[in-house]
Amino acid sequence: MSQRTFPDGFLWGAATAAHQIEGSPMADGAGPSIWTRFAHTPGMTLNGDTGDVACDHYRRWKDDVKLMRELGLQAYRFSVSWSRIHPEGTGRVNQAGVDFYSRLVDELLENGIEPLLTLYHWDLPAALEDRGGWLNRDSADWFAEYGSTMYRALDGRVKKWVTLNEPWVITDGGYLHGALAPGHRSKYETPIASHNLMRAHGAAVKAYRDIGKHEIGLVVNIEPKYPASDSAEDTAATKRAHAYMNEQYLDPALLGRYPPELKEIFGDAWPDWAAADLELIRQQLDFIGINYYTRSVTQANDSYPLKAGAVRQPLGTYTETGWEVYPKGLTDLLVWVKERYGDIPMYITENGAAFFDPPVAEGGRVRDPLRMDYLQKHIGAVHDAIQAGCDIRGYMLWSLLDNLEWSLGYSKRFGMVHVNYGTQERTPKDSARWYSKVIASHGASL
Ligand SMILES: OC[C@@H]1[C@@H](O)[C@H](O)[C@@H](O)c2[nH]c(CCc3ccccc3)c[n+]21
Repeated sequence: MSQRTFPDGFLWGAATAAHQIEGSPMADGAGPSIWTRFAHTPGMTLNGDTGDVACDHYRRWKDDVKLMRELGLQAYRFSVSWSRIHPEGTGRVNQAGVDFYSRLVDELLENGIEPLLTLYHWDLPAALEDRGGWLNRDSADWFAEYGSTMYRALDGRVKKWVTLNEPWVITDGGYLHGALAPGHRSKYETPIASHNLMRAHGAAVKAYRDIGKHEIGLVVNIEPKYPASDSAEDTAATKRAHAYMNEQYLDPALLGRYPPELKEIFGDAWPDWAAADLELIRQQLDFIGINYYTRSVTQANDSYPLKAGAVRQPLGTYTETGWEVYPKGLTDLLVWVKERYGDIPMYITENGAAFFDPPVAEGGRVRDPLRMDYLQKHIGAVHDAIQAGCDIRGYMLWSLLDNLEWSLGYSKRFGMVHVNYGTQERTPKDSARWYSKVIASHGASL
């Protein structure tokens, strides 16, 4: 591969999320989240795995920052657990919770690592779920209040904020198919939760403009949808799938409208939303975060309610989570974002893969060539998008550590650093050593 040069200031980092790495979910006055509740509900997660310990990051945070520095990370994307800050979701502030993240941010800055803070990465306070959660229109105010608490505490030191991580997964997983907390299965609830999540995003951005002085954005998981054939059915199915995942959140956030296909998909379950709601949702953003993992070759089927689904590619390479390795999809997707929404700055806020990693060998090596290959090709795809004119400001590898993969428990390892969950020992994999060189050469060694 010819030498690739990335823009000056391009930020190289890694990403995690609170519930997946911290453990100690109820420590120091924190309240339970819907994931504490969900994981402790029999049958909801593989092997009954919970976030009670995870990577014990709540206690090992200082050593983990030291590890990030040793790897040469320039940035670290993490999320704040809302119920550590507001144990009941609103009102009373648990200062010990704020202090944990304040100390983490100070340690990152002292080690020359820029924090990117995600306010919501799926762990709603259980107390708010008991008040209707994202089905309650008051959730926009709850979220703006929580965001304001964090802006006041950290905005001088945190300069890149994210409101929501992946509203599509929160609703498709948590309200339509029930695989994720809060485990609902309702075509009627799904659009309401989606809409309130986006109202909450808008309210939190509005609150930031009154308090914060830096940058705030939204993180979405999007994937390019390619028709399995040129039949009318597959073409229409691909259009539906594209609208449902890729346009459903970026269109209201950036264009102030929903794609028309959503009415077709949800039918009588799609409300006529008030114009004032769309005005709240559409707030000026400083960047968009893109979480990319795979593409979808899409065909018409009888799935509910989308009537579209992915077709496995016979010659494709697949990860442990069943996702096709398709780097060109990332380039295509970034160019699509630029063409549809204009020159908004973008970060790759997640990209990575779970492969079956061997155990830690003698001398502390973990050989993960498939992950290195995946990362090299996808970082190359980012560069191709930059060459095509996309304003991409950084790349956050998912993930720093092996961690709790939600309902799949600890069965999938996405980390560039291996975690022995019995001893909590961290061991950088070959991919971490490789990534360190990519960062040190600013991409030239790719
Ligand atoms: O699955 C790997 C990671 C999760 O560990 C992150 O918490 C989450 O932000 C995230 N999003 C995606 C892509 C969307 C997706 C998530 C879960 C299941 C299927 C697709 C992959 N990942």
